[in-house]
Amino acid sequence: MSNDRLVDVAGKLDLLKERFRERAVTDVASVVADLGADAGVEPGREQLVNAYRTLHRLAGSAGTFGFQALGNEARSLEVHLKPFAEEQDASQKLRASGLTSLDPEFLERVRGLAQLLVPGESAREAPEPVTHRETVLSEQPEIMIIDPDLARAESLATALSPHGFIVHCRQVPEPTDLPVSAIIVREGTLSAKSQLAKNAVDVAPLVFIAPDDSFDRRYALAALGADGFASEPVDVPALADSIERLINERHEAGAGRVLVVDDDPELLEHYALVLEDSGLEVRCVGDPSTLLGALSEFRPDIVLMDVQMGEYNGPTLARMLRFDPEWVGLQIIFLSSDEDREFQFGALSEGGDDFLTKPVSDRILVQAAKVRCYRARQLDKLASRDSLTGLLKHSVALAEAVKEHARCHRLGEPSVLAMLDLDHFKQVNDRHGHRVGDLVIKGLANLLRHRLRKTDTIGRYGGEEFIVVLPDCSVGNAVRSLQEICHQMAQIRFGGASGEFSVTLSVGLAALDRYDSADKAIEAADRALYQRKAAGRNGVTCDAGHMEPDQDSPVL
Ligand SMILES: Nc1nc2c(ncn2[C@@H]2O[C@H](COP(=O)(O)OP(=O)(O)OP(=O)(O)O)[C@@H](O)[C@H]2O)c(=O)[nH]1
Repeated sequence: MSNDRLVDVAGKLDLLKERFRERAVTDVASVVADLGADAGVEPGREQLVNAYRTLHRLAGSAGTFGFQALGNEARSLEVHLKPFAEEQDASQKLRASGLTSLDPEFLERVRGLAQLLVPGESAREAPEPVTHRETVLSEQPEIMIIDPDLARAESLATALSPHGFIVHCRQVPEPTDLPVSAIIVREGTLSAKSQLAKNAVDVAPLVFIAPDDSFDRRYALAALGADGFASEPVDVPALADSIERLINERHEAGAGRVLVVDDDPELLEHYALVLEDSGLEVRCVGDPSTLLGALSEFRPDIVLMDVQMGEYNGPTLARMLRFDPEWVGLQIIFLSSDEDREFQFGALSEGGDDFLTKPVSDRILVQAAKVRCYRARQLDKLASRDSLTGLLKHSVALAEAVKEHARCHRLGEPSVLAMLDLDHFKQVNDRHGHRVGDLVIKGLANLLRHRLRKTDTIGRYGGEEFIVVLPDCSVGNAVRSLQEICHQMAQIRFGGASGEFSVTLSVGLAALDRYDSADKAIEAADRALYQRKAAGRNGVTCDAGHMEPDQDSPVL
């Protein structure tokens, strides 16, 4: 993270802390007044409830801004006051109880709150330092090979690049500004992963190449901090697939969309700053009545929700959200200063998933949010992604095609749909076995992910058939991109039972915006694919009926 950015975030957090302190001065004064601590006046029910609520809020927020002592004392006073605040005839109970709680000592402690408006030494527990050089999921990830034998490194780089990686080779670990997404290291080049820390590439996953595949070797490399492993002779497609998986995992572990619902403006802003600074996307909702709109618009992975928000109650809001099937699976985590287990179980049974007890330190907040976002994304992936390739499942890809068809028609933009099919794939399975066949399918999936834009839809349509939707793209550009992909696919060398082999790809393509429905465009692309197969495979064919005279020829 740059120094400027650090200073910026720290400066904003300091401003928020000052705003909190100013409000806390008023809050403490109002508690003193409500409880008649200065005037010696016996409080009525309304005053007791007000004082209880203010103490509850201070207990839940003061620690977050570094006023731990104030938060702890507010919590302790709040607990004393709770039975009276909850009683309907509170003031009578107070009288009947002989003022056991609001005795002079209690009131002295209430007056003493003002002295605690001094921040503690460790004002905030910082989250784990986040490097903003974190793994970049670019369309073409950059990886680095560190190998004292440069010729060997370059030969591996040549074999890996058709998989869609940009590969850099170095003989020794050295500082770099490259956005490296993964590092391949020859065993013996490093004695510990920490050696890379100096070189600003420490966050990238590390894959070691070792001379053999023994248990001891694997164990020793795991102890060095390896994230992945490959042994000689290197199975390049398997290595490419394992790098791909590590990059995706790393990317997903730090990503997520968090909706925070809290009616305390300083707390809300503080949470947002801390979470955003850790790389998460955040949307704040200060007024719970706007929650449904914010959910539909932002579509978060998780919701962090305060329990008491004026007239609104978090658990009831959670129950209300579950009315809608769309939000049934949404993770809702309550932020509450109430540590009472009974209360927490009750709130969870209303529709929440978990509790974070306030005050939440910045580090816990970030960790809790990231872990839960990761889980939520994994679950979502299970439902929508094909397990072999990680691409969209048939039905989800179709739904995306239908959506894009509506969009490009509405806006009058060009858009392309393509069907892709591996050539003679049955022979691959028959000659080299299903496991190798699977690697070929994964190889094509990874290549598509790297070579197409993030906004493109890529789905596994059937066994070795894929569907691709390219929004805002002319037929000519689509042909060029897909031809390049066919070319790269043919260059990938797979290791088979009887030596290395390569597999080619056929593509049929149709202009999505020229058809009445996505289904018709799919039929047209399928027809074009059939023509491509008949014309010799390995290349791209456009649906002839929709070529413009000056466009590329229909069969390529
Ligand atoms: N390894 C593996 N094979 C699969 C998978 N899904 C489908 N297949 C195989 O893909 C092959 C498809 O073969 P065909 O439809 O005859 O087509 P082809 O051999 O590719 O021939 P053309 O399409 O005409 O070039 C079949 O052998 C299927 O068993 C999968 O997930 N993994």
